[in-house]
Formats: sequence, structure tokens, C-alpha cells
Amino acid sequence: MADATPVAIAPASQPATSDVLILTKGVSLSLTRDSLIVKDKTHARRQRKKLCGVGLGSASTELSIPLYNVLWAEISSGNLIVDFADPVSKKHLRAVKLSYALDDTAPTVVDAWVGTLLDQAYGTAQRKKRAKVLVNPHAGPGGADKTWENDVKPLFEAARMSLDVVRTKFSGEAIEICEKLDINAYDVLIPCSGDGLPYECINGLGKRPDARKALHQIAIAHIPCGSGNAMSCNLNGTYRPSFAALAIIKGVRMPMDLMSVTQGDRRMLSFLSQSVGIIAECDLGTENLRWLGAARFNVGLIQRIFSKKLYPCDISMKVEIPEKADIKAHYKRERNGCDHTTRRENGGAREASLAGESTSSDVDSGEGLPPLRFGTVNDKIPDDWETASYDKLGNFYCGNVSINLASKSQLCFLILDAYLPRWRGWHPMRTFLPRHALTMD
Ligand SMILES: Nc1ncnc2c1ncn2[C@@H]1O[C@H](COP(=O)(O)OP(=O)(O)OP(=O)(O)O)[C@@H](O)[C@H]1O
Repeated sequence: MADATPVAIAPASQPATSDVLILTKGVSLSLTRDSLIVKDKTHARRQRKKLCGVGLGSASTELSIPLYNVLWAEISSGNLIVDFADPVSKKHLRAVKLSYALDDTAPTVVDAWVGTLLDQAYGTAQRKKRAKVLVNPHAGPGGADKTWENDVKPLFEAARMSLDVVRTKFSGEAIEICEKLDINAYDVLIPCSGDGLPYECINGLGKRPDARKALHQIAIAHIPCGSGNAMSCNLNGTYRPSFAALAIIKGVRMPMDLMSVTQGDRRMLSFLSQSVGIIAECDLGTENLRWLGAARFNVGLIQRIFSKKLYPCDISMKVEIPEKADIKAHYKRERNGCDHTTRRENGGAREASLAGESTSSDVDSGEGLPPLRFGTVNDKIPDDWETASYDKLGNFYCGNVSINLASKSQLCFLILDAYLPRWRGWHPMRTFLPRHALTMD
């Protein structure tokens, strides 16, 4: 997905003459490399501060809109309409509409200019995405309904997306919806929720007889309305709903690793991480503190650190890169070589099949999930795996450390003892020291 950091109003650079649209009443709209510059005297009058009805000082006649923020443009009833996302604060974007009468300007000229504007504003991103939106009214501290209505829907509508919205009524409903979804009717699934609803969407698609095709065909995005919102932070680069909405509007599709987790014969798909011990308990055991938002995890962590609970277990794994320095180098290489738009094409069938990933012929055949490469916990552990006992386990974490690395087909592990010497303190960063960071095939 595209970068979603708050956008500043950029200084105007010199436009190329062919990208300038001159309208009547002193209005001109120019395209620069990264902005749309609107010059409009009436805009200056509207912006001028007033005291007792008298205008004070002077306001700029120029409005600079980053192209990333341009949502749509069209000719409608003799007017040029431009919709854009206006950063009203560092936390919030608002949909704003500009409208200019075309009067004598030739429609063909305006038409061509609108085409250029949309090409530059969207690049390779799909326009007018068809979205199935799932709103979980119970996500996080509550309030997803309001977030959807006030912060997100106006931006999606301004971008002319087609929206089919469902408000979930019970836990597990999104699994059912995605299992039966007409995958040809939508481009993207958008849960407005915490990380639980994207999990349900992925697992609903994964249950279908055509799971590979469904997971390949429909993109899954996320509007952050929960307590943690890791998916949005990784994909959209933000936990602010309106900035995430803009990242989805301008987002490009990218492949993402999924991990199979089995409990007995039950197979689940995980997109983020798996945890056993203190972190898992911080999540599950603080349901009653939802009103605290993300702070509930900190409260849960502090409570549990003092209880010094142990989670003894045996862990079997196949280590691919044991040394920390090599893991760092590998991460850097993946990060630098990661091109979300082309990686799948360049990756080659060998890499895909080694990783158990779907190749294009698999996807076309519309099959279900690929078979498990290493069996379930009920099967014999492969001979080339290592097994170790962890009697003092405090936390076990495993997952895609950063989804931004896209499909790297490897998992990262952190294994931490429960008893950290008191002098190391209770600072969360300390407790996350990667003492046994391992990467596993
Ligand atoms: N109407 C509903 N009533 C009760 N539970 C629901 C409803 N709709 C969805 N759910 C369930 O709520 C669970 C948690 O939702 P979600 O992940 O959206 O929020 P969260 O747990 O607050 O987020 P986070 O993962 O960021 O903490 C989901 O797994 C889903 O099954």
C-alpha cells in the first residue's frame, strides 16, 4: 500500500505549459511533478479572516494539493469537479470538493487535462475499487461505526469507490461472509476493526474450495478501529483511520505471506504473529479493559510481569539463519530488493514452489490451500529439525516481523525466559531483547 504519512502542503514547482488549465474568472489549475496547484482569487476571499465582517490581511490565492491526496476529478453538469483529501490536522484528513464552471473552455481540453490529472494522481493504483466493507461495532474501545461514517466513508465516496457495507453482528460472521463471497464482484475486502476481522476474512477465504484463487484475487486491506491495529500499521503505515483510507484508495496490490497453524487437525491461517505466554495472555486476559484502548496491553503486561508465570514447553524448529548478524543482513537484503509490484513476477516458479506459495497455474486451477509441508503437530517431527525444552519460557513469539517485507517465506522467532534479573528493569524494550532470535524455514 502506498505511504500514508501525513502530507504537507508542498511548495509549488514550475508547471509544464501543457499541464495548465486556464478557466474564466482568474482560475487556473496546474500540474507539477507531485502537486496540483489551484490559483483562484475567490478562494483567497473565502480564506481571509474577518473581524466584524471586515476582511483582515491577505490570504493566499494559491492552493497546493499533493497528487497523492487527489481523490477524483470529472466534468459534471458543465462544471469541473476536483475531490481531494485535505489534512485538517496531523491526525485527520477530510474530503473536500472544488467546483469550477467551465463556461467557454472547450470540453475536449478539460477532458484531456482531467485524464492527465487522474493518471498522475493514481499511477499504477486501481481506480474506483469495488469494496466489501465489514464494520465491527465492538472493535477496540467501540466506535468503529462512527469512524467508518465520519472518517472513512466520505473519502471512499469522494474517490468514487463502490461500497457494499456490512456491520458484523456476531463473532465469526466475517468468516461466513468471506466463505460465500462472490469474488468477482469485489476488488478488495476492507475490515474496519482490529486485527481480528482481517484474520476472519483470510480464514473465510482459506476455507473455500477455491481458496488459492480467492486469496490471490481479492486484496485485503484494513481500517484501524481496534486496540492494536498491527495490520494497518504494517500495510498503511498508520493507525489513523482517514490516513489508512487514503492509503487504500491509492494502494497497489502486493503479495503477503500467510502461515499455517495447526491445533490437532484444525488448520488456521495467520497473517501476523503467533504468541504463547505473557503477550498472548495480555491480549486474551484484558478483554474487560477494552475501554482503555491500546493501553490495555501495557496494563496487562505489567500485571503479568509481576506474577512471573512460566509457560514450560518443548519447541521444535528448523533453523535457517542462526546468527543475529546474518539475520540482519538477510533482512536488509530483502528490504532493499522488495518491489511490491513486480516481486511475484520476478520471483520465479522455483522460489514459489519451494515456499509452498501458489504459482499462477495453481491459482488458475482454483484449488484449495496448498498441502502442509511439515504436517501437523500429530505427525512425526522431520529428522532435520531441532527440539529443545524451555522450562522457564515467559514468551514465545513467531511471525512476520514486518509485513512490508512481503513474501519472504520465512518466520522469525523470539523466545524469552520468564525471569529477567530485576536490575534489567521492567522496561518493555528490555523484555523484548532478542536473545534467541531465529529464522525458520
Ligand atoms: N458484532 C459483534 N459482536 C461481538 N463480537 C464481534 C462482532 N463482530 C465481530 N466480532 C468479533 O470481535 C473480534 C475482535 O474484533 P477486532 O479484531 O475487530 O477488534 P479488537 O480485538 O479490538 O482489535 P485488536 O486485535 O486490535 O485488539 C473478532 O474476532 C470478531 O470475531
